[in-house]
Amino acid sequence: MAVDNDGIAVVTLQRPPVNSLNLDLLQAMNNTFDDVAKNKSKGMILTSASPTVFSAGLDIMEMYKPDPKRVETFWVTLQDMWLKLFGASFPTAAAINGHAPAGGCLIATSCEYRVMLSGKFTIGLNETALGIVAPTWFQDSLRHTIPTRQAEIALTTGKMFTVDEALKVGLIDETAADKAEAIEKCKKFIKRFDKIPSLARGMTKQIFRQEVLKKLLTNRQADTKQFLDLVNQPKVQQSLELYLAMLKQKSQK
Ligand SMILES: CC/C=C\C/C=C\CCC/C=C/CC(=O)SCCNC(=O)CCNC(=O)[C@H](O)C(C)(C)COP(=O)(O)OP(=O)(O)OC[C@H]1O[C@@H](n2cnc3c(N)ncnc32)[C@H](O)[C@@H]1OP(=O)(O)O
Repeated sequence: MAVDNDGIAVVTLQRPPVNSLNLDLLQAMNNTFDDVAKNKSKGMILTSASPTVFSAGLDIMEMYKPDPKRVETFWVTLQDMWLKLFGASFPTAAAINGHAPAGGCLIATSCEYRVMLSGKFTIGLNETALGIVAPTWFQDSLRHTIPTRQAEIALTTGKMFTVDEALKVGLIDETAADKAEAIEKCKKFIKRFDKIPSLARGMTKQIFRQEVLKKLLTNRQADTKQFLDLVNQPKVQQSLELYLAMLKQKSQK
């Protein structure tokens, strides 16, 4: 992860080849978010070092034949990442310079503003298409971004939106021709708060988001148990094996 700082922290996800979210990356993100808060940055922009993938979502290897202690730590660290990002008092934006499926879409929808590169990229919560259920807080992040009816249809169909579709439904706020332009547009969004007192801004954001945050905070243990029960089911392990094989086959073509 690289952080440039000119008052606005630009945090670049850098875990080749596809920025899949494993335990190490999630821990690094959490440390970085804490640093951004401590350094009193004006705001934070999340982007990717890959020219084609913002993030491929959760690292499936963390869930396939998992070590019991590690997979639990993995999930709790993912919850922490979401609580820190969705609940950040500083302004957040995502310069989405590539595909953003599942956990990649979760990161983007946890930010306050999204700029995505025009091109053949897709974004969405595709869990149902994989035969799994997007956790409540994944669903809440989408519902917080696009109208409820569109969110329900997107979640139940596992829809991956093209850039044009994402713009039309409000899943992204703007498009950009390249990464530099996407970052500039995100900076412009964050600079809109230059004349707004930061305490009032931060508290307003937290009040606006508190219901959704509270849901996970009060249900953390149950959420973790639900994930662990699911991930340890033989049928889920079988699906993960097939999905991994499919991804491998596709990447070797
Ligand atoms: C599936 C989980 C099931 C059950 C768990 C139980 C339930 C609770 C969990 C609920 C929440 C889940 C949220 C998630 O985020 S799950 C992950 C969903 N992600 C995806 O479906 C994306 C999969 N990847 C892709 O579609 C493409 O890789 C992508 C479009 C992002 C990029 O395509 P590109 O052509 O550029 O790269 P590839 O050649 O496909 O991939 C390169 C190598 O990376 C490996 N890869 C890709 N994605 C993942 C991943 N998410 N985890 C681990 N590894 C991944 C891919 O296999 C290639 O590997 P090699 O063959 O090079 O070794």
